[in-house]
Amino acid sequence: MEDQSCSSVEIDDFDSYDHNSPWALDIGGTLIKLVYFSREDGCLENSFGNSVRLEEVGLETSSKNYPILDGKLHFKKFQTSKINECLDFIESKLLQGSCCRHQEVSGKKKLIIKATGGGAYKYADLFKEKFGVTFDKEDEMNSLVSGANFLLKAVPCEAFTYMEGRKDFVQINSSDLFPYLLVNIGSGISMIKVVGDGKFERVSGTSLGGGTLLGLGMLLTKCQSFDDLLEMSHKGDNRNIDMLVSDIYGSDYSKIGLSARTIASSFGKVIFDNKELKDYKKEDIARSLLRMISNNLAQIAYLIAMWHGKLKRIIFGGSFTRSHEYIMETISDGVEYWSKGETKAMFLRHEGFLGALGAFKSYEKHGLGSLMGHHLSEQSPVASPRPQLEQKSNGPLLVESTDAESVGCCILGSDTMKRT
Ligand SMILES: Nc1ncnc2c1ncn2[C@@H]1O[C@H](COP(=O)(O)OP(=O)(O)O)[C@@H](O)[C@H]1O
Ligand SMILES: CC(C)(COP(=O)(O)O)[C@@H](O)C(=O)NCCC(=O)O
Repeated sequence: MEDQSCSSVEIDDFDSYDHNSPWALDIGGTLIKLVYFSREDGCLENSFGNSVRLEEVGLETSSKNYPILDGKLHFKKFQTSKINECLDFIESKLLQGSCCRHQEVSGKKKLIIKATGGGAYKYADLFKEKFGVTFDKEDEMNSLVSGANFLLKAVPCEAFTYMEGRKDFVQINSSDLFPYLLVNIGSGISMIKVVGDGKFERVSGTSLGGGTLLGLGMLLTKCQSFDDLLEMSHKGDNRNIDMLVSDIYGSDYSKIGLSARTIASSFGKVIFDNKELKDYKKEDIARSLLRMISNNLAQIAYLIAMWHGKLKRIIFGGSFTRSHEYIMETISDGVEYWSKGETKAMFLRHEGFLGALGAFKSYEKHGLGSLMGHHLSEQSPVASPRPQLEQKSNGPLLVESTDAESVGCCILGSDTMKRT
């Protein structure tokens, strides 16, 4: 048992903590996702690293006498198996006085972090013992949906399709967003039919998810990490492992719509090879595994979307895709193939942070104010990705599109924060 007493952080002056520095954690089976807000006084950075006054982008520093807290929303990931790295990071921020918010509970000030995912339950005592931090738990499915809805409504250049090596951004009109199927590919996979804000049903799930790819990959290729596995898969050829229709028919089977190149049986070629694991190229195994898991989940997602009211939009979240082109391409091809071109897979730039963002958003319930942001990509002639508008949106665009590690944003104060 780890001795936590020597590394606990002393918090002498709760009032010195900025109660507007909210943090949220999503502690999953494989990864911990952290979203936190840092203030940047009076100005924020646009996509190109220039400082921009809030007034320049049409936002008053004080709107209707409510404060606007401008700054950045940061996104960080840690391995759940290396939770100490996450604890160290939080500790360093606590020491700087820039982590957590305090909340008055029965006359006492408590340090609170919003937390979701299984680890919000499993590790609650660890955080309490180490830092005196209390997890304010948010339901995982609710958080995923809230995070996805927020990104889809507020962040331009967030959703995109990926086909034939082309990424096309899609700006979905808020009034035309629902219903959609959210497929969260984490360690396992949850499929959620979303019909409105806070209105959803987890309609299905499968244990053949990201954890399966990584677990099998580690066993079969001895890769050390997910990145290793992806790297290997780039160089591999699954046809050395998978049995194709042409391997069985000698040609295509066009009568039932199967091309010669279609995988008839994942890993099926191995049966006749009479080889040992070491005789296969690990790159080929990685490629074959990646196709197997991605094809399978694309097919299940499509069937579930059809089963639950012919949902036209299937949006894939979770850290699995990691904007990895081959994964997205395979999922897109799967959805295209099974839907006979009627449905397109959609992906999100902040795909892994839906749960953490949703938990973060839930601070709004406690009067923190609304998370907003600024769309600053118009500021430079250097084009940031332009959304392919399904329908032009009229309202203010809310969140700056930048890299995936941080986005400029602001928190628009609520009644409880009203200036006098
Ligand atoms: N750096 C990484 N380390 C481990 N797995 C990763 C990494 N990046 C992406 N993945 C993939 O994403 C999955 C975890 O996705 P995530 O949405 O974070 O799920 P969870 O909430 O269960 O941790 C892993 O199982 C793996 O397939
Ligand atoms: C249990 C979970 C919700 C946990 O979420 P995760 O940490 O995998 O993101 C998820 O792994 C899941 O939905 N698994 C599939 C279980 C099933 O429906 O068979």
